[in-house]
Amino acid sequence: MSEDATSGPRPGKTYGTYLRVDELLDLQTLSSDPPEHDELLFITIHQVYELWFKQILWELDRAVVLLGQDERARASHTLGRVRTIVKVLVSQLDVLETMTPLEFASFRAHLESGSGFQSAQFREVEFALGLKDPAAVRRAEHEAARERLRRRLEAPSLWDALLAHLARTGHPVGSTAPGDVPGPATQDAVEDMLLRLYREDPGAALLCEAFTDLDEGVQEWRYRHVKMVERTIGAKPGTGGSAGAAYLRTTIRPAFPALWTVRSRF
Ligand code: HEM
Ligand SMILES: N[C@@H](CC(=O)c1ccccc1NC=O)C(=O)O
Repeated sequence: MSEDATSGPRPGKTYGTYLRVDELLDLQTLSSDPPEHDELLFITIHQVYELWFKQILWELDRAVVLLGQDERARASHTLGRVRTIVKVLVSQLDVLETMTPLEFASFRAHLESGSGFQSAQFREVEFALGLKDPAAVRRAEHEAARERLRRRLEAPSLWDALLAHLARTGHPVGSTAPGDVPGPATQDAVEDMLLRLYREDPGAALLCEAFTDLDEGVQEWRYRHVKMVERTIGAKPGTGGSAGAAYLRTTIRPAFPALWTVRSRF
């Protein structure tokens, strides 16, 4: 090395200025005062989640572009990366589960009506996949978030991009009967297309398996979140105004249902 590591700071870009570490470490402000020891873990975990949500949205948008260019292998690769991030998100729950119900109760009141329910980026991820509930736009906490959700409500989802790519590459979704009014593809017609595709086009089938991997990963997260909620607050209602675990159980459903239902027909 030409530079002596002990010669003091060098001008220009450094670890801290490149990654903006000082700003990052300024963002963990506890609501409890005097500070409750366990609140820092709760904030850290959630902030890390939001950073990964940002990365997931970045990658999902890329996957839509790649599918639009019929770059099937690269789209699969990108979805594999998202799937791996989701695995990290699931395993992060282990850290939060080291918090006992009493430790959580020590600062829960400070959360007031705040809830994961209000995570705009989580809803954006759902919209990007194709799980679009227009009511989520109205519920977002501020206008910038509503605007982002409105944009994604109207933009083609990852699922739309898959169907368009498959249609261009020999797998159109046919109408169920002659004279059918054109409209969104019915689940039956999509299943028929997938059934043929899995038998006839192994390359396209692998892409569909990458979609299935991702969908399974998101459902794994939802399931583990429910278990964490049950062990932490039992059957109490949530701070967001829902029934809590009972509500969350109803959200464990696939984003790409046809990829699951078709399996009964092989
Ligand atoms: C001790 C830890 C946690 C508890 C007790 C908890 C509890 C809850 C409850 C009860 C709900 C239902 C909505 C409501 O508040 O009424 C909810 C929703 C939600 N939580 Fe958590 N949560 C915890 C950790 C997390 C973490 C680490 C994340 C990661 C971002 C998260 C993200 C979400 C999301 C996205 C929803 C909305 C789910 C949906 O509507 O499909 N939660 N949580
Ligand atoms: N909904 C949780 C509170 C909670 O977990 C939370 C509160 C504020 C910000 C994020 C949260 N995480 C997930 O819902 C509860 O009812 O205790």
